[in-house]
Amino acid sequence: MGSAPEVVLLDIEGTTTDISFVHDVLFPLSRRALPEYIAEHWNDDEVRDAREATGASDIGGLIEHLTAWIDADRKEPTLKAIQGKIWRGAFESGQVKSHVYPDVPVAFQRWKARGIRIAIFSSGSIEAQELLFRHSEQGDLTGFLSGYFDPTTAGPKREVRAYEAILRALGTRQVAFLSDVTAELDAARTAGLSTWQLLRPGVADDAGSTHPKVSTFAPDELGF
Ligand SMILES: CSCCC(=O)C(=O)COP(=O)(O)O
Ligand SMILES: [Mg+2]
Repeated sequence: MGSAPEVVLLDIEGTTTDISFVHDVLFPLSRRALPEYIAEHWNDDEVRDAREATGASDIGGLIEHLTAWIDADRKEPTLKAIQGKIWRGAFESGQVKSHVYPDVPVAFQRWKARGIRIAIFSSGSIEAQELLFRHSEQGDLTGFLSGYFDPTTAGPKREVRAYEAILRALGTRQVAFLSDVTAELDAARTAGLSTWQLLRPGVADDAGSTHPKVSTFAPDELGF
């Protein structure tokens, strides 16, 4: 049982949302749409940044490079920015609704009622994060969220400096971070955040992790 934090900071994939939704729905969607998107947006900022990051000089080379990154689940900010742009059309047209575990909106209401702020820290771009919570199977959840962070704005999720930057931006040190990934939780704990590790269904327990483990956001597990 933990005491109530001022802010709950949440990872997405494996924490609020089933990993399979990200890997089996969102990633294939971006993989399929990538060639047309790159060809049509060759001179846009996001594609220019990706050209620089990959060193690709032609359309085919860039598509090949970014496709390999998607297949390897590389959390490269330039790829994430392009994926966010691609997913916008799918979410806004109603083609896709995001998966969010049922205990998540229930916890959002409980935390909001207690004055606890809720923020997101994901490798997905801030644009993609906002889309995911606006177009969820459980309705528009963005009204519960007061901050979004990604590696472009904060730093890499496995580095302590990212959590230090987030603490500065939030203006408090009373922050609980919930994630499924031990390396992210280790970095957050070193920065001074309290940590909880999500063990969602079908995910193997990391025996080497020393973070308290929960299977849902229920108050009898988290204590807040
Ligand atoms: C709408 S965010 C899409 C998810 C994504 O692209 C991703 O890489 C998730 O990473 P996380 O840091 O949330 O595990
Ligand atoms: Mg995760």
